Amino acid sequence: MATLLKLFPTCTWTGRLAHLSRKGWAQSRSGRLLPCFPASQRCASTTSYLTVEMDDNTGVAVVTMKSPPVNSLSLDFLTEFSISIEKLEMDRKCRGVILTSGLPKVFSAGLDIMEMYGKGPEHCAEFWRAVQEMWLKLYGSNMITIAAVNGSSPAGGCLMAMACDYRIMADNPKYSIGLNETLLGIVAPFWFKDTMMNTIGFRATELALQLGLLHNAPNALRVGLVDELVPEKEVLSAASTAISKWLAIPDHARQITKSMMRKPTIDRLLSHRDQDINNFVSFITKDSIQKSLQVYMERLKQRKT
Ligand SMILES: CCCCCCCC/C=C\C/C=C/C(=O)SCCNC(=O)CCNC(=O)[C@H](O)C(C)(C)COP(=O)(O)OP(=O)(O)OC[C@H]1O[C@@H](n2cnc3c(N)ncnc32)[C@H](O)[C@@H]1OP(=O)(O)O
Repeated sequence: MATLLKLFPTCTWTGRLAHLSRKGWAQSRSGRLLPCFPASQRCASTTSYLTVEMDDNTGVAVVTMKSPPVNSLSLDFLTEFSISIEKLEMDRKCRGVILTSGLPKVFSAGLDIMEMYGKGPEHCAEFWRAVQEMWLKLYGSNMITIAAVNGSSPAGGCLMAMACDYRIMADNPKYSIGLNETLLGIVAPFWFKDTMMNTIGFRATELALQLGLLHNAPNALRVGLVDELVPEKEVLSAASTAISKWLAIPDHARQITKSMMRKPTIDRLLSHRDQDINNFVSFITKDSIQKSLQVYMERLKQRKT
């Protein structure tokens, strides 16, 4: 077992690991002893904010976000998230990802407002590059990506869900999803807008963005922001059922089709990436915008009292 932990320091093997005996080892061609797992092994790795559970049998990884209290997307969270998606992308066994939240009531509260409030230009630039990277990794992924939206998902949380191929939301009218940036006195960047337009069309996006609409679950389904509503307890199992349909499609055909649909939107950001960072930094560091963020945060905290 000690050797196993040395070989896979970041990996916790579940399933029948406890029963691994000497008989569970095989010798590689170079003579190294390697663990020999039964076909249905699951491997779970946990970072500070995420748990990634890979099922070698299905080729599906469940990525669970767990950054209390609300899975806000901080610089550290985004960095970890992009690294995890990159690792799965490079894992030939991984064909699909289900993205979900391990916290009650919230999928993700969107960008961490404290990363944009009272911070200098250098920090803001680094943060924005990490936001771009998260979206580029997810929207441009070759894997099948399913968002199991088991709670509210405003702004950056909605972007994350929209970047996936398919969205299943908990049928709870208390949960909402949408790009509500204007309510904070800020503006959804062009690639947030493009992602939404690609999902629900021009007119619905125009209304949603200007009004900062947060759709409750039934409205989100009606407008096409999510693809299915299911009872809250069934979100993850519905995501597994949905992904099995996608897995039945040959990867190369699905991937080329996905790229054909998404590449122009991705290329638009890639060719304006630095300019987008500069725009963000000069916008977010304006006194008037900082004041809007401060007022919004105060209101958020006052809701409790
Ligand atoms: C000319 C063009 C230039 C272009 C420039 C582009 C600029 C674009 C800039 C940015 C784009 C921004 C994208 C974003 O994602 S901004 C974030 C928007 N998010 C929200 O509005 C969500 C706010 N949160 C909520 O609505 C709720 O918290 C909730 C529904 C998610 C959960 O509700 P509940 O369970 O009741 O929890 P609380 O409200 O009590 O929150 C707990 C705790 O967490 C704090 N918090 C909540 N959300 C955030 C957040 N996004 N960032 C940081 N902190 C957050 C909240 O304040 C509470 O804190 P506490 O009082 O200290 O406990």
